[in-house]
This record gives sequence, structure tokens and C-alpha cells, in this order.
Amino acid sequence: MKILVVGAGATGGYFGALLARAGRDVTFLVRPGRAEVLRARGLRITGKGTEDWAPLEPQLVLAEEISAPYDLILLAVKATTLEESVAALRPAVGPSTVIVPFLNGLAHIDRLTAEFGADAVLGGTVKVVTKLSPEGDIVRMAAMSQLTFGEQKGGISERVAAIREILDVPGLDAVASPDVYEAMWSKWAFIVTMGALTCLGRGTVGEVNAVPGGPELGPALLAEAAAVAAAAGHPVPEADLAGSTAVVTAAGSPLVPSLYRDVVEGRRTEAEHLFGDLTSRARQLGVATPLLDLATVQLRVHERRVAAGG
Ligand SMILES: NC(=O)C1=CN([C@@H]2O[C@H](COP(=O)(O)OP(=O)(O)OC[C@H]3O[C@@H](n4cnc5c(N)ncnc54)[C@H](OP(=O)(O)O)[C@@H]3O)[C@@H](O)[C@H]2O)C=CC1
Ligand SMILES: CC(C)(CO)C(=O)C(=O)O
Repeated sequence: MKILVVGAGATGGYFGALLARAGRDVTFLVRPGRAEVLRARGLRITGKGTEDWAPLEPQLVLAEEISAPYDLILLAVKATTLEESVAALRPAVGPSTVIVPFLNGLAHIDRLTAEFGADAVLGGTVKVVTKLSPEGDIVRMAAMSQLTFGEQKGGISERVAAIREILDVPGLDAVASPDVYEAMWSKWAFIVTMGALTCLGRGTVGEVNAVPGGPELGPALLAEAAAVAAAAGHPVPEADLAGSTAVVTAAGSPLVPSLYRDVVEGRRTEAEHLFGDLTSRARQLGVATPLLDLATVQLRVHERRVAAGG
């Protein structure tokens, strides 16, 4: 099975490396700047549990070099470059290509479906904590390493079972889900909670929870997000709510989401994709989300400043 990983950043580089290390036929679709770094340094994964990993010489392709479709496309870009990525991967999508997106949120599923058809697009979500170092290496900061995917219409199809076999490599917990929308909504509720908690609190989860009123904020945010998910017909399972609550209330936790890192480092964020979309769905569904609305405004101010070059 020919696999194309679109984006060799924090998530694509990490999961792509796991697959390449296991001998899978993996090519990374990259832009010229990233190609240069990867050719010079190799694909290096550092951090938790990767101490003995040698740098890989990844197979790379630029958009204009794609000459034939791939069987499986793992889409690992941020929502901020979704449109450009859709255009770039068009020649890589054939009649039986399957796309598994890693993005948090949901709007990309509709966009990809509109472009490539419902049959080509699975739902997907990843649990991993990775970031890019200033040199362009991938730093793994926590032990989790899970990719959940499944048919948009639900159930476990033959092709989903076959993809799970291919993704079943050391270090990768590949989960074929019969209800991938539940998994995506659950992750979305978690990530907006994490994003709002750390961006409004201007600190790590542990820093927010160390001040009076801090420990109440995470559960209050999660309750808003979970209410939207439930109103949309995809209630977050109790076990996930308990797990997310434990993460967002953890004392001393150094965890921050990639959204927070983007804000602090002055980059564009996935604000509209994650917060704008969720709060707009909340309005349509008649769910009040005052805390998430506040975070949305704060992030929009950041976006406006970044767009203005400040
Ligand atoms: N990091 C994490 O721990 C987690 C992230 N996520 C989610 O996963 C998604 C991806 O995030 P993440 O991997 O962190 O993002 P990164 O910014 O680290 O990586 C994205 C990569 O995509 C590349 N890219 C962008 N557009 C294109 C294009 N048109 N063609 C080829 N390559 C392209 C960028 O390359 P270039 O160098 O050219 O800009 C960059 O290397 C996001 O939605 C995020 O919310 C989910 C769970 C955990
Ligand atoms: C919080 C985290 C790392 C959990 O997977 C995440 O999803 C992100 O940073 O986007």
C-alpha cells in the first residue's frame, strides 16, 4: 500500500516516521523549505522513548512532482493551510484513494468530502504530543501515540480493517472506530477546552490550576463544549469526559496544546477552525457557550494582529 503523508510536521513527521521505521511504503508531500531541511538533517525524532532512533532518509515529493495516485493519504497539516493542501494533493487522489485526516475540529471533513467525495474521506483523529524544534526535528513530549479512524457513515468496513493492518506498527496504537464522529467530537471538545484554558489563563495546565478559581475553569469549559457535542447528536462518552477532566485539572501539569504554542510564538492559529466553528454551531443549536465565546474573541484579536504583521 502506497502511503502519502501530507505535511512532515509535528504529527505527520512522527506518525510517518513510525510507519517508515516499520518498512511501510511512505512518502511525505512537503513544501520546498521543509524538503531542504529534511534532505540536510534527515527526519529526526527526539524526546520520550525515541532515544535510540536513528535519523531517517525520508522519501519526499513536492506537489508538482506527484505523478500517480496513492492508496492511503494521511493529511497532517494545520487548518490554516487546508486549502493549499487540498489543491496540492489533487493529483494524488485516484478512484480508490482513502484520505485519513489528523486535524482537530470537523470543518475539514466537509471540505475534503466536497472536493473528493464522501467515499474517499474517512474521519480521523490523533492523540499525540509532538512539536517541531527550531532545527526542524520532531520532539515527542508524551507517551501517547494513537490514531483513531473510521468510515464517516460508521461501522467497520473491509477497507478500514485493511488500513488498520497496515497501520499496526510498533509504537502506533491504530484504532479502527465504528463511530469516528464520536471520537472526533470528543477530541474537539477536549482540544477547545485545553486551548481556552491555557490561552485565557496564559499558562500551562498546571499554572492555571495553581491559582484560586483555576481548577474550576477546565471543567466549566469542557461542560460547554460537551453540551455542543450532545446537541449536535454526538455526546462525548462519560469515560472520555472523565479522562479529559483529569487532564485539564491536573496539578503541576506542564501540558499545553499546539494552539497555545502558536499564540505564544506569534503564529497564525486554527482559531476559526476550532473555536469559530464550534461557537457558531453552538449558536445554531441554541447552546450557550460564554467562556468559549470569550476565548474565541481573544483568539480572533490574536489572528488580526498576526495578519497585520504584529
Ligand atoms: N502537535 C500535536 O501534538 C497535535 C496536533 N494535532 C492536530 O494535527 C494537525 C497538524 O498539526 P501539527 O502536525 O502539529 O502541525 P505542524 O505545523 O507541526 O505540521 C504541519 C506541517 O504541514 C506542512 N504543510 C502545510 N501545508 C502544506 C502543503 N500544502 N503541502 C505540504 N506540506 C504542508 C507544514 O510544512 P511547512 O514547513 O512547509 O510549513 C508543516 O510541516 C492540526 O490540526 C493539529 O491541531 C492533533 C493532536 C496533537
Ligand atoms: C493537546 C494535544 C497535544 C493532545 O493530543 C493536541 O491535540 C494538540 O496540541 O493539538
